[in-house]
Amino acid sequence: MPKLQSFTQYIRLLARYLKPQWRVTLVMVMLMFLSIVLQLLSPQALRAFIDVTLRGGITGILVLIALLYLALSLLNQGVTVIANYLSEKVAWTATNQLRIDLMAHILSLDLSFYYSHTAGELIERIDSDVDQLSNFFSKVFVQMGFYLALLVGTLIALALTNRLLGLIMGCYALMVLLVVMWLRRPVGAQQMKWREADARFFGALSEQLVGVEDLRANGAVGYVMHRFIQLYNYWFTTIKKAGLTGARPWILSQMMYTLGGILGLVLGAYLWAIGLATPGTVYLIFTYSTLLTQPLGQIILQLQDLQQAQVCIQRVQELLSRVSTIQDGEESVTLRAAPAITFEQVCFGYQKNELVIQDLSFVLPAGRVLGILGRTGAGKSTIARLLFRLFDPDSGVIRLDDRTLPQMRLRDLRKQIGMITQEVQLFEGSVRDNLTFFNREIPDDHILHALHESGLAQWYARLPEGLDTQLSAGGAGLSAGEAQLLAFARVFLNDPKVVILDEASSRLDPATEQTVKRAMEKLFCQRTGIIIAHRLTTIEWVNDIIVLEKGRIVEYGSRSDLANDPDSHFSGLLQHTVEVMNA
Ligand SMILES: Nc1ncnc2c1ncn2[C@@H]1O[C@H](COP(=O)(O)OP(=O)(O)OP(=O)(O)O)[C@@H](O)[C@H]1O
Repeated sequence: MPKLQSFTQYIRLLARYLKPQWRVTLVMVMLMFLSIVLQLLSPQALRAFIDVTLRGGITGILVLIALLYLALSLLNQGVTVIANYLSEKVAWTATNQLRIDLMAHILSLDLSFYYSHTAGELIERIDSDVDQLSNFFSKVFVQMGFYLALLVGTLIALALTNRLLGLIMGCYALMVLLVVMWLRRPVGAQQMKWREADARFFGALSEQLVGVEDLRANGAVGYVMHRFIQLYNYWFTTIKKAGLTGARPWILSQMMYTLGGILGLVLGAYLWAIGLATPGTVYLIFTYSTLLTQPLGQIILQLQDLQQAQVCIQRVQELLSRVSTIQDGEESVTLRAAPAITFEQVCFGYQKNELVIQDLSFVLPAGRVLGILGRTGAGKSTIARLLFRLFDPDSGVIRLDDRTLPQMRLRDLRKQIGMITQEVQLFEGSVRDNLTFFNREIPDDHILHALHESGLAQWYARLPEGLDTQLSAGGAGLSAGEAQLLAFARVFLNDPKVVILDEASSRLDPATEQTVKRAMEKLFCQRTGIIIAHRLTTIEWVNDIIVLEKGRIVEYGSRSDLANDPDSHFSGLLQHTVEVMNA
């Protein structure tokens, strides 16, 4: 049985999502209980019909009873349809709100959370886990109450017919419930494994589908198929086990139904044989005995559902209880046009005791542009992530002008920093939506201006439907250069005060490279900027240079000073590039 603590969790969750629709929920509950009364009344009408017929009763009365039975049945059907409609409505509204809350919560978490969960796994948690809760929101407790009431009502109706009969059938119902509860015990653990296997399987699948281009290019399709079959086998075995364990209470309940029907028939026949029941009463006893199995079966099903819900609620609560390690700042800050950036003895590691940024200190004066160079893995992108507060440093301070980053509201901070990452995320939608992120308040002429500034005017002129032209998911159909320029256009539209460009390492043709360079110069004009460069040509015009090695600054100075110093790393790199080009 779910523990008391779980019950309070259930009630809190129910209250939170059902409160806004309490009126509909109340009507639904009332209709469900009305349907119990109707279900208990219908057999009484049939009993009267049989007994009046056997006594050679008057046709008029028989017709009246038949009409009454028909009316009760029709009314019951109508009430059931409306109650089911309302329960679906309640379930959808509650689960959709929960999905929205989960999505918003996940989006508020920091990057380390995303690094430890695949996209498929998160989809499973937002959608499938919540899906399993639909019955919980709309029915579990109401139906449990409803069927318990039907069970008690049927037992009372049987006891009113004959006390001994009521007692025997009561013992039978209690026995069924106890056995089913006992059988349900191992189901929870299996359900949890099922949900986890689901998340793992779909997580891996989504990862493999997203990386299809790389997988093909590297001839890894065979490996992927092997891994797919391995995961599939695990997934299938887990759900088979959970399914079989979960089916046990159901199999037992089927056996119990038959037993209940037989018991009712035998007892009815016995009461008739000793003259304590009319044929109509025998029919009534049989009908109530089978009617008894309906609430029993439904209670078993609802208990099973509650168990499934319990697993999903645990997973949902676990997700909701995660908090971002990045705490929002309290100051609403508007920075001056191009603020200075200061890193003061900053240390950071993604894992404990593995620093990727070590004692990093530099001051980038207002309006200057800094180029960061270094081997792959030197920690260049990590600097950008720290400045954008995707992570907080383990020690040290980062400032924009005189404000430390944690002082500032995250919203304000990120609004004032434009960040272009190596992989530009484009989604299925119009060019307009890809640039404005669905902000309808941005006028088209601003968007066109941003495209023009980014050097995409000619590209735009070729679009068949202008800003309404649809882009494919992931930017399929766009070149790497075009995708990067679209990212520039996004930044132009936001007009931030600081720009961070983590340059894509893919090669661009000379013409596109020139366009990118021109757009870049405009982008960094009158803004403080950081360019994480993979090509020396990208930083031909920057003011300052940092050369990074294993997270430490090995060289820092103005570009011209470093270029003119024959002993500097930077002039060595320039020399090397010239030699490569001449070779
Ligand atoms: N999410 C992460 N979890 C753990 N380690 C990470 C993570 N991201 C990066 N690293 C490690 O941190 C170090 C610095 O990574 P970073 O991405 O900053 O390097 P980089 O200089 O930008 O490299 P590149 O030029 O290839 O983009 C690398 O050793 C990398 O493996």
